[in-house]
Amino acid sequence: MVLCPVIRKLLHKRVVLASASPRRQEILRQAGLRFEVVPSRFKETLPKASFPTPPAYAVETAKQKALEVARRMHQKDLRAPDVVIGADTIVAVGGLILEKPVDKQDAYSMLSRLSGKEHSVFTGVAIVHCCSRDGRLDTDVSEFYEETRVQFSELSEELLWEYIDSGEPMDKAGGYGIQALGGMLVEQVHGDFLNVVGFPLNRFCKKLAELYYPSGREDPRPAQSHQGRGGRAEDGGERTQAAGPEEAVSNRTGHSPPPFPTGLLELVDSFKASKALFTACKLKVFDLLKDGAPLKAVDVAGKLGTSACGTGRLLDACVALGFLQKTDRGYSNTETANLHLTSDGRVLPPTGRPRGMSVGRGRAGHGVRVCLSDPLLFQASCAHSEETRLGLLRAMHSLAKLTARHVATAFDLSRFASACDLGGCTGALAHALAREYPRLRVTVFDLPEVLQHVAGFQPDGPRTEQVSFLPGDIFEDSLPEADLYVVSRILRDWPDGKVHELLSRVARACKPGEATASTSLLQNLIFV
Ligand SMILES: Cc1cn([C@@H]2O[C@H](COP(=O)(O)OP(=O)(O)OP(=O)(O)O)[C@@H](O)[C@H]2O)c(=O)[nH]c1=O
Repeated sequence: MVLCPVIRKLLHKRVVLASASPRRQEILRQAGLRFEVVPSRFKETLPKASFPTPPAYAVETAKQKALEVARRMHQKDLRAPDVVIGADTIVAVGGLILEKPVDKQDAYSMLSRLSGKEHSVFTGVAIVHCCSRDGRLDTDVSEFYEETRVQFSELSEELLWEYIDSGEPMDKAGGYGIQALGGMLVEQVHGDFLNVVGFPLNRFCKKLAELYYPSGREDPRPAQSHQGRGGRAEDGGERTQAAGPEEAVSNRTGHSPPPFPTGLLELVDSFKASKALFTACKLKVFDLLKDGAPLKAVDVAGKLGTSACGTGRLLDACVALGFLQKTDRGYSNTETANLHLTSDGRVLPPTGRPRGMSVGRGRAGHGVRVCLSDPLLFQASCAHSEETRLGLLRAMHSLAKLTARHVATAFDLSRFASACDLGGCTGALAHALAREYPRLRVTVFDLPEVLQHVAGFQPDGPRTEQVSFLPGDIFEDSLPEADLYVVSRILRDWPDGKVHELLSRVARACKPGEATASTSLLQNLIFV
């Protein structure tokens, strides 16, 4: 989901994040940005004394990081990305700039300098729009910085060394990570927390809005004129544009371009994205990269028996989707992939073979159906193989596990003593309810052919006697007695008459004062 419309402006551009910082990658990914990661090789050795202020140093370093990547990519394939983002985070205290400590002693002197005091964290950001013309690279640099003030507690020697020995300080400016153990050292934060972590997302979105909607319009179409965006001339044969790439488009045509088909392109893109994901799952890419050292595309291809070129493209697609990360050492899983896309935790059923994306050595992959996870397919799938049915159950189980806790805590259900989860499948939501409400007894009511597989599905946390399973058909059999009926994911897509019939059955089973909890299609709404 893209919360900030301006992020959407970048969805159809080739965006590169010139940073190896996992925190920056995570922040931007969470914001819905799609990008490749190409860590910058720019050495962070600009002479600090030559800058009037610490943030001026951070901004220049961010800019040089981004430009190095833009130039390298342009030289490599004569096609620069559309946008390169660079960032640099520093800690400033008493006029001194602290970057990442070089060793434990350095971390010690940084942290003891910060102890009991307030310091500033500056992140400089450069957004470089690139354009290759006649073999030359044009760049247009927009830059800004954000300041956050952080107050540290007095730190004892013992705490300092314990923290340093945790290893956390070593890859972090100022020698601490506010988002992890380092949070314990912090008394107060004034300003944007994410700026301390490594990327000022809020200012970044505002900057994008300034660039893409210069007169404050919310119209997502290209602007007619960008004022005040002039970049500086770059050396080495580059020219900076006074206008962004979109402006060039509208200048060429001479009149307003037709509305940009954002929705259509998003649909097309999401289709491609699903194909890439299914293909990677089917090939067990995420299993291969789980918990191991990073692998190069050619090594992944060697292990999977696929072509190196196609595999490279597939892996890059997975990087852009946020399921893999790429560094000089190769590809590795992101946390999301480790949690949800390996065979043991997969939210996608393993059935079917993806069409449309082939990385095989021979002919393109053949068109076997890909089953999307949908509980309603279970009954239809009874006509299919046991493997198909189990695949669907697995998908339903994993999806339910993902959302169960959120559903269980969306409302205070503590007044209920018993609940019945109609069509509760493997009991993932039932167990989450039982965990949240220790006095609640939950009956999972579902088809016998579903319940016979329950033992093979582990809920999050231990099984509990609070949860029991009762085989039955919600349309045929009488519903078990309960104070609360949960109708989760089973109302979708049915004809009105069927939905009405089911809800009437539930209403008849309810005693006065009881309730029905219905989770929406996305399992994040619950009505009590
Ligand atoms: C204060 C603080 C910093 N950081 C990290 O410190 C690195 C700064 O170094 P950088 O030079 O800006 O970035 P890098 O990690 O070297 O990556 P790159 O962009 O490739 O230079 C970045 O990682 C930040 O997240 C945290 O994770 N938490 C914090 O509380």
